[in-house]
Amino acid sequence: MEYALHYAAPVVAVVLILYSSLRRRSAIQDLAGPSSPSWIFGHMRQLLLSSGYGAHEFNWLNLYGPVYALKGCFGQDRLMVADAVAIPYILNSPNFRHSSTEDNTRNLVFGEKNLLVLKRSDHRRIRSALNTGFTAATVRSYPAVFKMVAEQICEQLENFPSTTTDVCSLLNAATLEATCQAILGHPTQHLGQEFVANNHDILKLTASQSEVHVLADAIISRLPTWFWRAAIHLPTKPLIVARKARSLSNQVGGRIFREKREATVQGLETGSDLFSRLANPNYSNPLAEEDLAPQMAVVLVAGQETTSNAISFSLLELAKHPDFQDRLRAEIYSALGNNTSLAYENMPLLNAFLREILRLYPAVPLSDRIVLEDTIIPLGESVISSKGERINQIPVRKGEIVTVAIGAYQRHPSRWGKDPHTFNPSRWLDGETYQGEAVGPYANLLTFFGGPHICLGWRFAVFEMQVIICELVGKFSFAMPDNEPINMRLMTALQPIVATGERALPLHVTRLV
Ligand code: HEM
Repeated sequence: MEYALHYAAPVVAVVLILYSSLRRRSAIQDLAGPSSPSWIFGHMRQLLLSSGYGAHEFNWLNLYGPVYALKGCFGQDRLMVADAVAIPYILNSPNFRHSSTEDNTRNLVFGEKNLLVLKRSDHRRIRSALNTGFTAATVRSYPAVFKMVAEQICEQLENFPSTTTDVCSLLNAATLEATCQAILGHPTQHLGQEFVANNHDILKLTASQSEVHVLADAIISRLPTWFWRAAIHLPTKPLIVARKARSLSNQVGGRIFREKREATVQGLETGSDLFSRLANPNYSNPLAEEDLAPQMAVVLVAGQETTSNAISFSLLELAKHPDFQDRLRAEIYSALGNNTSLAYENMPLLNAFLREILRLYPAVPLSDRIVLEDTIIPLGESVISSKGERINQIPVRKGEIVTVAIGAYQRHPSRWGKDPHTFNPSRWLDGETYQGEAVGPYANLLTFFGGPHICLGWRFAVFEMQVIICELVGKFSFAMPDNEPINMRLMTALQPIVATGERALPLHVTRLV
């Protein structure tokens, strides 16, 4: 045995040395970036777990520019990209896809036919059918729904006069209600108590982040898909909730589909909501039950927390800036005049405000992509490598991880002026923002991403925010609570948190008229 080892050890050593010298060095290693504080966590604790989101990341952006190298867990090389040319390239190129953890989680919760994970022609077919509920013309028909939901929020706020109210939970329920009414043509109640309770459980699960989660993600991302298929059967709390979500999504989506189809077959009035249209076999672009049912939960979940957090951050900034709140209220009253409805597109302050909120608080400020084929990422802005060379493009290798840093892109001084971290809606009115080639579907922002999976509901979200904010600000004033610092933290989405780390936004709310 000793004799064999004596000869084998040098052979193994030579093989390893040859392997590492023949293996091409990753171009990511040539980029500048902060030194890694830990082999186990790399920079992931600073990136994902700092008490205020961006505490380290926005500093790295200033130090290294919009493209730099980070370490992930267990020494993994990661490329951080906040460059305005590189991000759209990555989001649109078939050489990148969502990280396997993201796709696998979405499969677990929504099933394998959900829009978020479908690819190419399957994705295009379902997306183009669903899109009929989200065109500019269709979305313009939703104000009655949004107004009704806003009035429900107002009624609830009336019950908490001048006390400190957590607006997050009210808004979460409201945005779910808006999507249910507009897209399914039913109130949330119609989905059944079990679905609503499971929706709460999913929100609770996604409202936590810890070192254990970060490590678990790093390990799980290296596991094969067959492991995920087997994992769904494990009896742990998160998997039980995911399993239930998946089966409820199909059950409830399927039930609603069949109710609507049955009603059409019997010649009954079904309404003009998206599900009624797509379940109608005589419609120009109908979908079968197995295609439409899994999309119900995707659309509901995609539109719920994203929009409710954006409205929460809106109220937070209004509470922090009472002068701006007064000016916005004056614009609402003046636009309202003797009318009963508002022409939202003609309200400059309101729209500058929404843009500023969606710039500072993108729901998904970081999104990992895995490189499918060796490719070269073009840069809009050159960066200096660790060897002092100027670089205009970065070659990346199959299997490497690229993080699309939307939050940092939206705070990069070259696009947003000298005060990119400051809440300053006037930048949208003074022409201080970048006026060149458009990036993203709305206001040169990437909050709604880009590429084939660009947010389907962005017009819906913007209109919903316009209606709800005008209703709330017209009737109530919002002020900061005493001694309750509010921060933002990245859980699954960017959320407002209180000192205990819990998702909440306690505000003083006072009825005005
Ligand atoms: C401020 C509010 C919103 C934000 C910031 C937002 C953001 C996003 C982002 C970043 C994605 C891409 C996800 C990815 O590729 O990983 C996405 C996709 C999606 N969003 Fe939104 N969203 C918002 C509101 C809505 C609303 C109100 C709806 C529907 C009622 C909706 C429906 C969808 C759907 C269905 C997708 C999947 C599209 C696809 O995979 O083709 N979103 N959204």
